[in-house]
Amino acid sequence: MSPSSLCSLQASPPISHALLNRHHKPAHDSTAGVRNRTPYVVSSERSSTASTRSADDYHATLKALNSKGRFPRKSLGQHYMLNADINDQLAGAAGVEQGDVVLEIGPGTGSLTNVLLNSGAFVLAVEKDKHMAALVSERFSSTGKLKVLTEDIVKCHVRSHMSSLVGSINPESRKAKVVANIPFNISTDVIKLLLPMGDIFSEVVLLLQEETAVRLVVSSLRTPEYRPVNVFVNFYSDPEYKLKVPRSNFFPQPNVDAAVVSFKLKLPSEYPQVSSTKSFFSMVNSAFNEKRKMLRKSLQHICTSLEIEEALTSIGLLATSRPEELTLDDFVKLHNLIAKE
Ligand SMILES: C[S@@+](CC[C@H](N)C(=O)[O-])C[C@H]1O[C@@H](n2cnc3c(N)ncnc32)[C@H](O)[C@@H]1O
Repeated sequence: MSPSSLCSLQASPPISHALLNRHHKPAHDSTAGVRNRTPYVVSSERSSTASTRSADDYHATLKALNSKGRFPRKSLGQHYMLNADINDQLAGAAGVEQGDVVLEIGPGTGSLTNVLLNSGAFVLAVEKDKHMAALVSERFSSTGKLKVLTEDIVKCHVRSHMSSLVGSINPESRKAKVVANIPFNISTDVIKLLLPMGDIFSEVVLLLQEETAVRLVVSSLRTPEYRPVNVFVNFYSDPEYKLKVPRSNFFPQPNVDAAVVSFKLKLPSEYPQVSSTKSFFSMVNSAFNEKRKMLRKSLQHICTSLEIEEALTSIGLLATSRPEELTLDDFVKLHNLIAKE
């Protein structure tokens, strides 16, 4: 499916009237009365809409940041979402409902957290910036349904935090979900961390840089974009490109557009059968290391060229195949024929 054929959500600068008229008033929100130290100035044009704006629009985001004297930090990818419709779409893509346990990465000022809590979920939020962690904790302290960890998600023991939470919050073991607007620079790390957790999460819905979203989900065989990460994503999940999110929806505006992607995680029993995932992904990486090389050359460290040619032809492929010509299924079959334990 081409991303150009998919719908996109626009917020015409600064924010569309349709949005301003939404009256998205959260049930639990204690930021309304925060003191304004004004490192940012709210323009008169924007403030004229004050009576109709939604809770997490431009004004509320500035107010929340000002209350802690914070400026968005580029190094932490702090581009805050100003469009409540997109937060609704993120939660909707994961089917978040009453009783769910949701992992949110980087809650920031809490605009998405607000939507998740209002959907009835318990939220575990992992935020690297201690100031934002404090802000979001205070904002939703009255709900009793938010736990904030001031940690780097990449170094976080997600599995142990989630296992205790899913067990204690929902003993019927409904699986948890991930819904997050993450900094673009940690996308690959987050995907590598979370997709193999199909025993814990049923859905991972992320707002990613659009280019990354296309590369992960739409890249197909025989294209220069096809990479080991595509084999990885398809090994652990069924990915879907949901919608494009233009850069005008963020504050501060990034230099690139974004997109919502959902990864429906496979259960461990549904993963392709390989003797060892480590040796499987090591073979896939070696195959792509020298992409223009035929597999019978690039995989010679595993077995002889002749054995590789025989394996390829026995699964219906040309003996001269290159990595970009193999599907996930082809790689699995090839691995199972040539990998030595
Ligand atoms: C793109 S902003 C999104 C904020 C908020 N969720 C929103 O939609 O407005 C990314 C957030 O992730 C946080 N962050 C950055 N790096 C992180 C990391 N390694 N682990 C956890 N949080 C991180 C930032 O401090 C920031 O709050």
